[in-house]
Amino acid sequence: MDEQGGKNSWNRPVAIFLAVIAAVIIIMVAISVVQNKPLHQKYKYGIVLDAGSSHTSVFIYEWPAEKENNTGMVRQKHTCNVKGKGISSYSANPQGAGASLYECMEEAKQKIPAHRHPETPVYLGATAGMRLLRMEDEKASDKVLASVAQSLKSYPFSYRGARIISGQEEGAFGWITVNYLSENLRKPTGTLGALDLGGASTQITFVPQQNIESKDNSIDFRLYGNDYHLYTHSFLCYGKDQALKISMSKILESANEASKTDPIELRDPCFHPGYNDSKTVSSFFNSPCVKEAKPANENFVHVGLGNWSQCQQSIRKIFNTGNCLYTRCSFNGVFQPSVYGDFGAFSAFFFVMDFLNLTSGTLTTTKKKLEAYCSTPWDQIVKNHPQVYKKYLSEYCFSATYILTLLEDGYNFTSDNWKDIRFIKKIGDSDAGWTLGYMLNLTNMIPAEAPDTPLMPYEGYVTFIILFLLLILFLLVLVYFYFHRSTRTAQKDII
Ligand SMILES: Nc1nc2c(ncn2[C@@H]2O[C@H](COP(=O)(O)OP(=O)(O)OP(=O)(O)O)[C@@H](O)[C@H]2O)c(=O)[nH]1
Ligand SMILES: [Ca+2]
Repeated sequence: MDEQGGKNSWNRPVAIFLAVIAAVIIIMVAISVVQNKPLHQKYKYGIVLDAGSSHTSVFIYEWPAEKENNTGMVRQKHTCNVKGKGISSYSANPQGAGASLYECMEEAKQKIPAHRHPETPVYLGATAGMRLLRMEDEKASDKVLASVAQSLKSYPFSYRGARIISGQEEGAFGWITVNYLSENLRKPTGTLGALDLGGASTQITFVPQQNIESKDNSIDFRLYGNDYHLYTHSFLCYGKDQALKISMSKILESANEASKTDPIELRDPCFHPGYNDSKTVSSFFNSPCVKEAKPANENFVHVGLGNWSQCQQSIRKIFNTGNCLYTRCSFNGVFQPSVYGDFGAFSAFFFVMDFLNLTSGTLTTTKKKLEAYCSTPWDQIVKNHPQVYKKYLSEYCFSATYILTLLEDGYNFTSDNWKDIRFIKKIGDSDAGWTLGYMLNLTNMIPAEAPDTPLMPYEGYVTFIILFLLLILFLLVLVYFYFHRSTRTAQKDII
């Protein structure tokens, strides 16, 4: 009896004491885990309207309210394409430009919670279409901007301006977008160059290895504690719609000189054999990008020949590769260092190359496939793609040939570094384009210096606490068995 009683008198209080400690620890940990659970995630929002030459898109971005300075936190929540053409097409009816935004802005009101409306910034940036309109008729471009500004101010958001952005901004913010989304900005790994092809201009932006010889092409950023020295250039008139106008006006000019027929026949190697359509001269000679003399005849017949190599030769004529005053140039006397690193090629670079399944493969195979595509008869092309809008369909041969010529003869990409170009539409959920970079910059969401190390995420915190708890329980069990054994040894010694 004594022996049994002696053992209990040691073990029971120790066991009770350890159990109480364990219970207290478990309760404290449970309270801490519950208290640290993030409250219902609070989001903030921003709206950017991309008023491009061909159309306007509204982008809605969202980010967790308490993490706005961390990289990669902003994502695209929604996008809406404004019906109709770009705002520059409203030069004769400026009020129509503001009114055209109605449906997409109503949609934005639905997508963003009402209590966030007053603090949600809304920006409109207009690109090459408006740059051209400003060159032609500054008053008309002011009226169009005033109309979209008035429209945007009538919504419950925080209006932050409607302006024509420069080509340099367009290039640089496109670069920031792709590198922010790829989470390249806080890592020592390289950055991604940005290639943007619009309807009226095209941009190239990258971190070069060489010195930048012209200061117009140089732009510096300090982001998250790193300095970036970027090369950027925007070629006005070298978007794919303006390039087509220039190329056709050149062919038309020579056809006009050679032919006495009425209407003139424009025999175009960049359109499919069997393509035959009546068009008006005014629809091509209506842009400050077209410098050729306008033919007297108003109508012409556009006839396709489907000859890829002739098409490339005619496109080459719109690039002037002489007259370089620097150590090296892309074209038209513009300084450009050798392309360096990987590039993301987006907007029309992607639409066109993706449609033709040309987003992978070598430069040689890409040319071969395109040659076969261009020589395919027009009725066959229409039969293969009954759903596709005919205007887009008829232009893919020209557009892809233009893209190859711009990249190879213009920017000096070669068969060796062709593989470094990635044709992309989105990175994650967000479209590649200048709008996200523009908003991040204007809302100061990319700090110049690296923010402090972010707190451990909640999931990590819970895992850490559970491991800590298991360790404590394991130690308590060890302590218990240690006491249990030493009690028994002591009892044996007594016996
Ligand atoms: N095939 C095809 N073409 C498209 C599509 N969306 C736009 N495009 C055309 O591609 C060209 C470039 O489009 P965007 O990148 O939107 O050009 P933009 O922003 O209006 O023009 P910029 O002001 O020069 O940047 C235009 O000729 C458009 O008509 C598409 O889904 N498929
Ligand atoms: Ca664009």
